[in-house]
Amino acid sequence: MDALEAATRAWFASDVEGKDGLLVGAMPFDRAGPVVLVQPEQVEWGTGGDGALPAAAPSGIAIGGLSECPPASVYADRVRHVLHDMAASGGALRKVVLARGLRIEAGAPVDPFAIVARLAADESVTTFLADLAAEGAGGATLVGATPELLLSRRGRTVLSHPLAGSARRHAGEAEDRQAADALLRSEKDRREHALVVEAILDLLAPHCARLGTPEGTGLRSTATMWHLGTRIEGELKSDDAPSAAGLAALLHPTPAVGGYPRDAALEVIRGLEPEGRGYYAGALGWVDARGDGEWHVTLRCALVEGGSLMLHAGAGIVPGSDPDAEVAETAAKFRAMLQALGVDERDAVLEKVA
Ligand SMILES: C=C(O[C@H]1C=CC=C(C(=O)O)[C@@H]1O)C(=O)O
Repeated sequence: MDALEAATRAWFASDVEGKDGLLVGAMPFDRAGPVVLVQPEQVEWGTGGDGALPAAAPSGIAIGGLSECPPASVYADRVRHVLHDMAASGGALRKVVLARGLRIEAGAPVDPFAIVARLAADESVTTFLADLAAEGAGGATLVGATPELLLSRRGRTVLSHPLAGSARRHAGEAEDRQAADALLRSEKDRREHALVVEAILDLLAPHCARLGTPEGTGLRSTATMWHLGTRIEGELKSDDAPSAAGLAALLHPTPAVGGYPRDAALEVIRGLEPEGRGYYAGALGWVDARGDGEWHVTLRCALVEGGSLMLHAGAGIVPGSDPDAEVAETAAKFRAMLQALGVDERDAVLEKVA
């Protein structure tokens, strides 16, 4: 049994007061890293539009410094390195997701609640804010808005909605539509996407009486990006199947953030990203005593520590990927957070990276 599943089951089996409620948690990208699990004092169900978040957010932060970690040219070199590894593997290594960071120093402490309020303006994404200090995982807050559902379980029904394959959105309608159509037709992006769907189907299949992708692969949009997405629906064989947390831990990291085959890709990532990912490209969600729950992939997020913010974005590399296009794709994925920070798109700071 996975450690997250074991920890949550032990907690619900214990004598703790309020154990009939739910646990919320965050898994880092690295499975060996510390999982944060918290019993919330209060749970309110609703959507961002229900007024749960402050309606008014500040107009933007002053940026004192901005550094790419690593610089775009180094990231492009890493992409070339991966393409070389793939060729040398004779086709065995099929996908590696490479990420890069963007460090922003604001002149003053930044309020994560204000960021999440701005992110919530995009109703196509799930916003989150996690206090990582809770279990001694550092005095920082992870805040973001993810478009990707890793796993939800309600009773015996399971859902996953993996995304992979991306294009930047455009202000002009015709150009935006063109970008979406090109993504839908792109053989490289479909290949990159199919590996994620196959991996999730393979891992869920032993637990499911029924499993499929009834709608096939289609387009999924956020305010700033187009993605290829596939809704996966399944019916668990029994009530004793792993909980939502256990199934999320089983799937994580999918090839949407790791690669394929998983272990080989993770080894390449460890070698090429010595700076680590922390809770970016991990998973965040909740689970209750029945095993129901919902876990999302922690994308389009920033780690906020006082006035210092660390953003991450990644892109799937497959044979045929173009290093400069992957740099541009990761830059485009920073836009959601940069806009939430109030950095105007015409701002020179944003132009430099996105
Ligand atoms: C790894 C990220 O995105 C994933 C989700 C959607 C599309 C992706 C892609 O096209 O590479 C990534 O798999 C990220 O946003 O940092």
